[in-house]
Amino acid sequence: MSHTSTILLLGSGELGREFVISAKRLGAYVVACDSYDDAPAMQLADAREVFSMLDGERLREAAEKHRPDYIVPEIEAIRTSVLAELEEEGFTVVPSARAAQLTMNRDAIRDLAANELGLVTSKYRYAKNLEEVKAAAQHTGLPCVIKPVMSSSGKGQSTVRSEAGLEEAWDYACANMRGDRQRVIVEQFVDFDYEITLLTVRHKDGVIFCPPIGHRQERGDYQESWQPTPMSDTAIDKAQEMARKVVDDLGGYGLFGVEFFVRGEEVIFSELSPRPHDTGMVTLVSQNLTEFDLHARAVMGLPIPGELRARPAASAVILAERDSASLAYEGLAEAMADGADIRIFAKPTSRPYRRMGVALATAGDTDEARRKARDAAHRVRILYGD
Ligand SMILES: Nc1ncnc2c1ncn2[C@@H]1O[C@H](COP(=O)(O)OP(=O)(O)OP(=O)(O)O)[C@@H](O)[C@H]1O
Ligand SMILES: NCC(=O)N[C@@H]1O[C@H](COP(=O)([O-])[O-])[C@@H](O)[C@H]1O
Ligand SMILES: [Mg+2]
Repeated sequence: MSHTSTILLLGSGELGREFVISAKRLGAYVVACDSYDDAPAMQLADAREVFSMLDGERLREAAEKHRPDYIVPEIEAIRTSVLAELEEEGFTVVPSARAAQLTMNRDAIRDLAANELGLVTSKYRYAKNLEEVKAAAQHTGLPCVIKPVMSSSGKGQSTVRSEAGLEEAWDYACANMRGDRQRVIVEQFVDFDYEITLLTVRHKDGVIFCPPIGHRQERGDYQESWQPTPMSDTAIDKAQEMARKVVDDLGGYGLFGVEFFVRGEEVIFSELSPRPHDTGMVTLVSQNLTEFDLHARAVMGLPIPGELRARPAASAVILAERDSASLAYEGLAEAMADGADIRIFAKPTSRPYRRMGVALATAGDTDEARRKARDAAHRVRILYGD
């Protein structure tokens, strides 16, 4: 069989699943990897490899076996030192091994953004034991947000409002951290007016931005997102300038999800993903080229349009309530009755709050789209067979 390129996808969740669709439309052969079998992206890919992305030996083996044109990380927790070696040896890591390395841990990207690039961030300090957590909270003031340096989707994250809560937050972070470093970031709590994801595409001819995406989070995890979200010219200019600085520094080609908090005209950099972003799933209905299409094009060196537009649209997540390894779904027809669309990720197991699907809707304005997407998400029922 002949393909346009071979892609080794590291992480095979819902974002990878949509990326596989976009890449395969452009003729790619995709090998999907994750730590468990039948992960969402594997179900659609040409081949699969099941191993922990933190297992450097297995990672190298997979690269040597498939000889991919592009190694595309889909999660943070990857043995990135091996990505750096592979890049040295001539493999292409997306967007770059340096980007994967610096964003895997919150401390590396925060230090780069705040210290080297001079971006505005919340006050922060790192800690590796309870004593240091207490000292860090003195520095940031209360409330503060405590997160493991290696985690995503809010895992191990909590907001602490009084000194008495610090110990519990430290224990919670330790119990939920990934990787091998017992280290947290303690951040000043930002009382923002709203927060955005600025999807930023770095491609062979330059850098371009999607209209900003607004989102709402609970427990550090996204619940709904909408696009476009209104921003003053001053605020959008500041966000774009900061996003450009950071993606140019990280280098390589691909789409980045750059997260900001906005308070008045003040724009505060939070973090970024050097790959499609969960809140960007709204682009599945809002943009002609979705964030996954844009990532695939940028990676493969294909043209990106000079302007990216979005029609008013929203996404709302469908979350599981409990653990199960036997799942079924009901209510899709009702959910789609008012024009919304549903994506089911077909994850083989559930756990409390695990994201199992997403509802998508367009409308005359984003408020109406949010209502439609939320209603649709509520109509999908997950059935637990065990
Ligand atoms: N310093 C802060 N002040 C106020 N809210 C915060 C702060 N840090 C995080 N949050 C809230 O928690 C959410 C998740 O935080 P963050 O993006 O750092 O975590 P994450 O685990 O990397 O999430 P994801 O992987 O989904 O992007 C933010 O979008 C925001 O709503
Ligand atoms: N905020 C990052 C994010 O949304 N990542 C997405 O979630 C998957 C893991 O889901 P799981 O924890 O249900 O396996 C990842 O593989 C990626 O698609
Ligand atoms: Mg985030």
